Amino acid sequence: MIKVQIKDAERFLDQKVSTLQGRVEDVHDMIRNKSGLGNDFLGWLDLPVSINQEELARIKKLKEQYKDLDCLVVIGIGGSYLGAKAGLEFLKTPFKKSKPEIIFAGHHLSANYLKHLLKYLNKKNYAINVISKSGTTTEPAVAFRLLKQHIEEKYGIDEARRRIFATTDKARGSLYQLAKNEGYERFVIEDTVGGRFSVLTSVGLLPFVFAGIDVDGLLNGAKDAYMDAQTPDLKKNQAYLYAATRYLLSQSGKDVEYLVNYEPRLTFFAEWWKQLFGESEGKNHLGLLVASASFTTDLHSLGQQIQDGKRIIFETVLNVKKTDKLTIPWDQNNLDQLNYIADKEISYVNEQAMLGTKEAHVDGLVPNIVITIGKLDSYHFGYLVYFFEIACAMSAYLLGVNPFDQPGVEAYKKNMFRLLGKK
Ligand SMILES: O=P(O)(O)OC[C@H]1O[C@](O)(CO)[C@@H](O)[C@@H]1O
Repeated sequence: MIKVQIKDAERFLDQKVSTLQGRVEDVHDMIRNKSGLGNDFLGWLDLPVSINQEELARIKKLKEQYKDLDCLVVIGIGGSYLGAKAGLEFLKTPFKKSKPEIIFAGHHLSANYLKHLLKYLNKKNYAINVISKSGTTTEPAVAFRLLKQHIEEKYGIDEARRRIFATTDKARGSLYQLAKNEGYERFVIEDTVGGRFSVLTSVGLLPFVFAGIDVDGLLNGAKDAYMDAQTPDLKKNQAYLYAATRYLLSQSGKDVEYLVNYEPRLTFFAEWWKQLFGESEGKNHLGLLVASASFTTDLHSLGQQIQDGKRIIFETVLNVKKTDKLTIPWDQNNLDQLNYIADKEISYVNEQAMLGTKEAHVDGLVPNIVITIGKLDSYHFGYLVYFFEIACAMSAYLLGVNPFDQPGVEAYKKNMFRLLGKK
């Protein structure tokens, strides 16, 4: 389960968060009745209780069929990449090599990265999962063209075709067409599920299954978050409580929300979260600027600015209750002067760092929302995914924007295509 604490945020507001209850109820109804802006894209809403079991079974079968792979190359960008990457980082044991190794590509246009990836794959037994909802995104398309050629040369056309799995639209787009022509194993991203809301579809599930993640646990977490979000009551619905609090903070002059963690495994979760909220709310010249920080690391770089720079920031701290047990050893000489914390657990020291930082930042007029989760396991990953998705829908609707489109992304693409001479 998770807990949202707003007392160190609410004290900076002129009004109690509970005063938004009426509006929250209206938006809740709007989401449920599918009557708000972008309502065609609410297919993710019931995903935790309507997982495509046929696809999940096919994914598990594929994994069984290719159990000796060294690597699975997952090609995708944005919502077709960040959820899987965030999940793998959230759940990985540091320094433990996974088999197959999950390698991501197509999330940038670095020749350096791609060249070395191709070289690396020369000696690896590998397969490809190419993911693109539109099927036309340049970055994954470029990476896939290179990798398709590589895998065909390595295994021959027929075996290559068996080793390429495509996750895309069910009836449209160039990836769909290519996958159909070549006879690749296909998985569907429904029209009603936007990229950044797609992690609980085959977009996330295929990489998760191949990585050996406990997908049932993950889906149980998402399901519990789904059940907990059935009520609009701010006293019970923690996701709405978070959404309403960040909305009021934005209305009270805060422009930047930092998602803060004290566990490096959460760093990529913040990247997923940034796309979710940034692409959903950053439109019509509105929306909080979303940023992230990994503490205590970034306290030694960004800490100064957060404490003492422009007073436009608030923090949402992701606090993990249970971590590994490891105590700081006693040292006879004590030259590093650490004996005052000898025999203490490192997690205890980390917790005191968190409490001390919160106190300092709140004293420095940086409001804090704290979201506490039990531990870094698949259940909590699944829970947080749905928690933030439903919070994002609530938050964007409170702000008055369509949470589900991203018209602004086209501007750079248009210029790039013009510069590249695309007809
Ligand atoms: O899955 P696709 O269609 O390749 O899109 C990838 C990402 O690119 C965007 O469409 C923006 O261009 C995101 O919304 C999306 O998550």
